[in-house]
Amino acid sequence: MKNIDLSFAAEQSHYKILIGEDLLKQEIFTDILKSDTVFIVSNETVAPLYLDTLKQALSDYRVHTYLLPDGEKFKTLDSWQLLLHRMISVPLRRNDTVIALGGGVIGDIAGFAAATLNRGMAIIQVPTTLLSQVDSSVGGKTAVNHPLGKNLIGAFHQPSLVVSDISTLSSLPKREFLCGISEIVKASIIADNDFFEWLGENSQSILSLENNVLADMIERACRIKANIVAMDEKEQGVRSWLNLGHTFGHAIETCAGYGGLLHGEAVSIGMCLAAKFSHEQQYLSLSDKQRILTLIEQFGLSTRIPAHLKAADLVNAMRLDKKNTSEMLTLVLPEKVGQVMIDRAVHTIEVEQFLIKEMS
Ligand SMILES: NC(=O)c1ccc[n+]([C@@H]2O[C@H](COP(=O)([O-])OP(=O)(O)OC[C@H]3O[C@@H](n4cnc5c(N)ncnc54)[C@H](O)[C@@H]3O)[C@@H](O)[C@H]2O)c1
Ligand SMILES: O=C(O)C(=O)C[C@@H](O)[C@H](O)[C@H](O)COP(=O)(O)O
Ligand SMILES: [Zn+2]
Repeated sequence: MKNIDLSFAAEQSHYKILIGEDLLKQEIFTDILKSDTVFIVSNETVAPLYLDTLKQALSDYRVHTYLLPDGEKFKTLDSWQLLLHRMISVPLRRNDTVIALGGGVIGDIAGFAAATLNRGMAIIQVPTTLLSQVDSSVGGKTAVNHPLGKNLIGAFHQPSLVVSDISTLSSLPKREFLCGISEIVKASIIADNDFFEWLGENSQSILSLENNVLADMIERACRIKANIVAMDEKEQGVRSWLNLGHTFGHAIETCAGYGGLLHGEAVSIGMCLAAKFSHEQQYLSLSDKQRILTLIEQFGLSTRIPAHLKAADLVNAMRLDKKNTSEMLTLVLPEKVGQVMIDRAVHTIEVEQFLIKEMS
């Protein structure tokens, strides 16, 4: 299989996204490191699987490591602070490099630590989940959660390199793999009707982890994300498209308790809700609403809001969403497969009534 060498290029940042098999075994880091010291952040699940391989590729460097406990519930300010203490005690200097080895949780916390220590240090993202390979490792959003809202505390901090070794996906549980599919379906709905069709046609090969198909899929999703972020790195406009399904989804994650539902699961439920709401507002045709719901079901992704959640609580969580620019809610809504719009004037009461109906 060929290795894919994609570039992210925006006004202020520029980096490679390498996608391929057994990349962790190769010496691909040396050109990018600016000192003899690296600091690897990982977790207790991923480290036993891949840390030694990564360390071997860095055998000419001083390697420090810090392992976080596993899970979304540890994506907190406390974890960030403990991580910073460890980095300072090394001590890490500004020209040293942080490496995030793991899924989106590790990438987001390590990224936020790299953004803040010494007012900014280089970070290399080495994503090991499908979700992090197609979404969180690219684009520079870093954050931790607050009890009242997802990713409320964070910074934009682009990586200097992304290394997506698709061999790591062989150890990923199916439930986590499907979370990645959720963000991939999202990318196709936002920007690429042909890719959406391709996903439907190739679902069997994708679910049976055929490496060539996976590599093509990861590349296409990364290109969509990289193109959108390059137009609007700090989310002043079109980058919000990438939040399709997330206004509902983040509220579901917050109300369910972080980790009660996985991010990708909340996003697929959120996309179903966005499609249905958009159809009710007459932005989306019945047939495209149906196509979206059918692809989500075809992959066996989550579609229903957990029954114990309350519409009023979800709307309260949505009020804190970072996209809002007034008392009204901002929603990203599909207009057709391959195109979304941003509605900045959605009444909370309308959303609450919609959710009550959906949950009855
Ligand atoms: N920064 C962004 O742009 C962005 C984009 C999307 C999602 N996110 C964030 O990413 C997080 C979700 O990321 P995620 O889905 O990767 O979850 P995750 O980081 O929690 O990883 C999922 C699980 O898989 C395990 N794991 C990781 N790699 C593995 C491997 N190769 N084999 C076996 N197990 C492995 C992890 O330990 C964890 O238990 C959320 O916090 C979400 O908010 C951020
Ligand atoms: O990169 C983006 O922009 C996204 O919105 C990608 C999302 O999949 C991701 O979950 C992101 O972390 C959400 O950002 P937030 O600003 O809503 O916290
Ligand atoms: Zn997401």
